[in-house]
Amino acid sequence: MSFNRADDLKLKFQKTKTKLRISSTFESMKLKPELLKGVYSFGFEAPSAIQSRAITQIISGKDCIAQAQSGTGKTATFSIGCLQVIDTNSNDLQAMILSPTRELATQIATVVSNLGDYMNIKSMALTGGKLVSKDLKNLQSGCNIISGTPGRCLDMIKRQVISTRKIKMIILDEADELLSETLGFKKQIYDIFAKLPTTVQVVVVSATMSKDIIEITKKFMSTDSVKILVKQDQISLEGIKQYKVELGEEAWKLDTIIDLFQVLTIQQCVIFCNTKKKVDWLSKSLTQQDFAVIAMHGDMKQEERDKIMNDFRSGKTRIMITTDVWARGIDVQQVSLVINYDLPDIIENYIHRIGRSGRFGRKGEAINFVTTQDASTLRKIEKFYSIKIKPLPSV
Ligand SMILES: Nc1ncnc2c1ncn2[C@@H]1O[C@H](COP(=O)(O)OP(=O)(O)OP(=O)(O)O)[C@@H](O)[C@H]1O
Repeated sequence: MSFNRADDLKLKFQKTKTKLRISSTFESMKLKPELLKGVYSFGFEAPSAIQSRAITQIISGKDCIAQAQSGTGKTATFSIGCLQVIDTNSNDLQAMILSPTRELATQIATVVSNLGDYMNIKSMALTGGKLVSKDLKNLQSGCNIISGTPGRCLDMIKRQVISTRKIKMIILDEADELLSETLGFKKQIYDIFAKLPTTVQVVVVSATMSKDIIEITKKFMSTDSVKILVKQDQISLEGIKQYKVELGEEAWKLDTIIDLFQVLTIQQCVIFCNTKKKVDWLSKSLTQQDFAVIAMHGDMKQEERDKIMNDFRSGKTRIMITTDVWARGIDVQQVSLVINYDLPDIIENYIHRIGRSGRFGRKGEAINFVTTQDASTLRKIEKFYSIKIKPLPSV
């Protein structure tokens, strides 16, 4: 494995109020033996920087804000923390993990179930786009941990299909997206909070965390919450090489991507467009040129989305064209290249998009198409993350 743990541990976090304990091994976290076995069976040998800082804080019961670069193991951080505090002798729902997309919620449910493989844990995904009747059936036998999207979880709470009385922990993954004003999740999240015990422990996680978002969290987090935050100029991972291709006009992008495909050797690649319409158009245009590409966006039926995800995860397909539905959290280790066919509208999503490559210390590359009109957006991105995006060397 190419993960450079030394580099990861060097990553700088902002100073915390009280000095944080850093656990350099999973053993030193005093995990339940069956959980520790699950961690090792999953292939983890040693904790990453965020894991060595945040897991024990979560276990201690404190409210936590945990920020760390993309692909550095935040999912396992909160999953291990959560699994450690669950009482598996009970059938009660004790933890709820919320995330913004169905695919991410499902992926997290799989991680929880794998890490908890030796624990007799009852966990499930609860997401939109699936039959409610199926959820009802699955919930009948009890569930300790739910990983879901806010809409479906709230719906199930309102129908009183799930009881929130015994929930001790709520985790907001991609919290800045869940709490943003532009997307529709914020109200649903507040409605869910209103149904939770007042003693609930809150864990908030993301690679990007603005001051505004931290301010919002004060509404539902304790005043002495632990904040593990990354310095703004450390958010962009050095292992992901970032390039730009300057094009005069939009119309040149298609030929440019075709040229790139002819010269680059790609393991797996994700291409981001800003609209569903453009995803469909680009996928059609590249298919007509005999490139084997697949496309995914929010207007597709869930069954179709599931099949596309499975094919991509298994490596059956190698080039994914998509929207920001894929920007956050999705973990496919073989993705070595991200192309921003369009620069993102939301500045935070730049870091999330390029973070689909270079997972856990692997090498990754990001290529940004920049039209004359986009020049100022690119400058904003560079300034925001203190980076310099170089022109792609001619290949
Ligand atoms: N301690 C570890 N040792 C080895 N691999 C690990 C470890 N922790 C996590 N990983 C692997 O690293 C990859 C990235 O982890 P994960 O998806 O949790 O990152 P993340 O920080 O949540 O990313 P994102 O910001 O994109 O949501 C996964 O494939 C995961 O299995």
